[in-house]
Amino acid sequence: MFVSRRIFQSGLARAFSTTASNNGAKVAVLGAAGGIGQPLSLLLKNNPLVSKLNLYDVANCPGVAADLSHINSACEVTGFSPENDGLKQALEGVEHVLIPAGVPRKPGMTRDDLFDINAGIVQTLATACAEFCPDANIMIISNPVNSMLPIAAEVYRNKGVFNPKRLAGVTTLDLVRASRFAYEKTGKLKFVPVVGGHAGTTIVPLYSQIPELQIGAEELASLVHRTQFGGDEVVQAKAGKGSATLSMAFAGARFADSMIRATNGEDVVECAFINSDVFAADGVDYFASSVKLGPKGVEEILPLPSNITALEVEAINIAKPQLISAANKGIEFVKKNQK
Ligand SMILES: NC(=O)C1=CN([C@@H]2O[C@H](COP(=O)(O)OP(=O)(O)OC[C@H]3O[C@@H](n4cnc5c(N)ncnc54)[C@H](O)[C@@H]3O)[C@@H](O)[C@H]2O)C=CC1
Ligand SMILES: O=C([O-])CC(=O)C(=O)O
Repeated sequence: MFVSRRIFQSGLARAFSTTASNNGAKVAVLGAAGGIGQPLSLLLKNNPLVSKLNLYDVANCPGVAADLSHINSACEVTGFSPENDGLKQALEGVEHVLIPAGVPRKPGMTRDDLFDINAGIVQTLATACAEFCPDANIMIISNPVNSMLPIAAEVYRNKGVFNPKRLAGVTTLDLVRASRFAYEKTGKLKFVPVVGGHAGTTIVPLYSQIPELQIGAEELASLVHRTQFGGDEVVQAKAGKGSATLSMAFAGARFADSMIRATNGEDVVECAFINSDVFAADGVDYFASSVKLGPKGVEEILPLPSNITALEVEAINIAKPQLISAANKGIEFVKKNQK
């Protein structure tokens, strides 16, 4: 009895103790009623730095919003549907937008197999963001991320509001996996940078940055493979019922929290898939690497660590042509489907 009251009181204290909750971050989630959208929205509702949470989905959003709105944290939750200009209303005045809208994989599919459906969804949502919250930080979760971020960038360019600091493809799940898989070997939870992109062999975990990880070449190769194909592991285990949702919600909530803390003036480093000049000389315009986040979004692209291994360099070289072709596919799509 005493214990449960204490827990209840500490929950309330956490929810109402922060003044930041009154003038905290205004966040929208597009695709909020989906497998990722629901737990992601739950985690955001429980983040004391978020004061307003606008949830938008083409289906079932009022129910999700009503459910979350009963949680006793200070954050105000509102649900929006396509009717009555719901997308516009969800976006006006927000500073951060997370986009997990779109179909997930089934066993036997690649992320690129989702392109035909998700490209149109992301184009529509990016168009609305460019119109109604052009200065917000946009975090794209929908797959294939390697093409979806270039689609959003192209939409913003066409609208004349492109700012590469404000658009990011969310690759945090790759970092979360790499960190967890390394922990299984070392017993230490570390930040493992993951560069390249977010599909198969475009995912390049830099395990060289974890000195505690003392393993042989074969074990390292299998660790890298597991990180690159972690998504497939979940898709197969779910056997037709979708892809990673809970770990993705965790990762998306972490990336959003990092972005919000950076907006509030903290120095935060994450990895993200962005419009980047790191390998522009090789024709790669979109590349994930470590970035410093700040009040203006992705404020600085950090150089690759100087001590990465020859195997990691080779893996990056394998990723490059795939990244070019995924980005071109997105850009071509927008050219053909101008709105
Ligand atoms: N970046 C990453 O690391 C990861 C990305 N994903 C991707 O995230 C996406 C979503 O996955 P799940 O949540 O599992 O799928 P889901 O099917 O459970 O949910 C998707 C939601 O999007 C909504 N939606 C569809 N069209 C929409 C539109 N035009 N506007 C607003 N909402 C719309 C649907 O109604 C649904 O509620 C997939 O493309 C998946 O591949 C999944 C895991 C990791
Ligand atoms: O594998 C998928 O389709 C979903 C995803 O991006 C991931 O889990 O990394």
